[in-house]
Amino acid sequence: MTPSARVAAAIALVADIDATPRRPADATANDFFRGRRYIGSGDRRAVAERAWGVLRQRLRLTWHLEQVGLPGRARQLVMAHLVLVDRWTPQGVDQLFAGGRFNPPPMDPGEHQAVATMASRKLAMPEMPEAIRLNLPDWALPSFRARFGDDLPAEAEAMDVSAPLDLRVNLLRTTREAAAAALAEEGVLTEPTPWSPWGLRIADRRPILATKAFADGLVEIQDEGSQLIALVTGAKPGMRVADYCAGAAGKTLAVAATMANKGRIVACDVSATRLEGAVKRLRRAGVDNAERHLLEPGDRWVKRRAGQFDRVLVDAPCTGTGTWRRNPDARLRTTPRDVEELAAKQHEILDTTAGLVAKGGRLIYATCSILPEENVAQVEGFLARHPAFSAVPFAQAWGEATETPVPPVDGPWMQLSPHRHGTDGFFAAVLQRQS
Ligand SMILES: C[S@@+](CC[C@H](N)C(=O)[O-])C[C@H]1O[C@@H](n2cnc3c(N)ncnc32)[C@H](O)[C@@H]1O
Repeated sequence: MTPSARVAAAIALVADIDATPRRPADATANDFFRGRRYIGSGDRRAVAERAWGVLRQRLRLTWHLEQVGLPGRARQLVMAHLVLVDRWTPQGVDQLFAGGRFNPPPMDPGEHQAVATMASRKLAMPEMPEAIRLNLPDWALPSFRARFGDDLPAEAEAMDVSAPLDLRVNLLRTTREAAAAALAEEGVLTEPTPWSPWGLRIADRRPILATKAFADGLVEIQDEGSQLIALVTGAKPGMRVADYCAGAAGKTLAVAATMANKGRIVACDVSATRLEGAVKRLRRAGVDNAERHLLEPGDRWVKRRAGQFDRVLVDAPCTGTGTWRRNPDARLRTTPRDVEELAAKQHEILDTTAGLVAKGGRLIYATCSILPEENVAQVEGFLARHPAFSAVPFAQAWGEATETPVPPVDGPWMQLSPHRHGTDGFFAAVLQRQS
């Protein structure tokens, strides 16, 4: 593809994403490329990168387009991205909008003028409203400020950069050193992640799913922060564990490894499709102490298992505000109503799962959210409603699980963030049933 044709394809992809605003952008992108199999892998990456760049900076790009009197549609957003993010010159942009069968139609005089004006400006401008300057939706600013305080600008900036690719080494099959060596033999260079004792970070963007190391179950893709949730769960060989919101078993796999395949782990979820996705992964990883349970309305499973688990992990459904560097479209799709609905669901799940925990056992509540309403407020509410539980400080839970240095946090909770820890934004609270 020529550079112009790539720009035309990026405009078409952004327009498709905009046509289904409630659908995750990667699902729309998969359909887009499936319908255009003639686009090779290099071109596909370039087109997707431009579209993702637009999504990531959309709030600021839209502000700039308003200033120069252009609509914030796909074509104009891509123009603005070219000059404001990639710093193309107006002449260069003019050449890209070349017209003809495969290229975007030529710019009109208004667009020419607007592109020239934007080329003289910076992406983040002092006169922008604060939320836009920080690239945050308006509604989220107070919660982000409450969470990060003076670190907000640095954290917001770290959320603008795309996330690295982290792997979790499967200790049921290998060691971190051996997995790194196996990957290096296949040309994939990695370095140990700073906090997780099982983590490897990929230095370049090599496709990992095609490697033998992945097919053999030596590694799984998992952000370092997610690995740390499994770590503070503190599951040991022989324990009975419930992974209550297991999805496709991302954390079940990690927890099963800490249990050395001994004891029992039940992966529960309300989604049959997600639980189905766990089957292949559990097999590939060599996990044989896990069973799956589909939670259905009126299910008596929770009542029958009352007080039976040493560890109950609640990796709760949440806004995913901690993953905005990975899913930039979510930053535009999430609404205050979502926060309210999810907080109500988290409250309900916490109250339900409290009953599963054995005396002396622990409930681990985790989210990939930044918002205090889904995290600290949720846990404080739970502790007030359930006096039989008390908080285990993060540093203690960490020290019981590993000898490696503990990541710095303020207060008793595990609160991770892109700027401070290089992970997505995560929260975890370890709550012990005393009686
Ligand atoms: C954050 S995701 C879990 C991700 C998973 N633990 C992993 O590591 O890959 C939250 C999960 O909660 C599930 N869920 C939503 N409502 C639920 C409920 N009421 N009870 C149990 N699971 C629920 C969703 O289907 C989703 O799979």
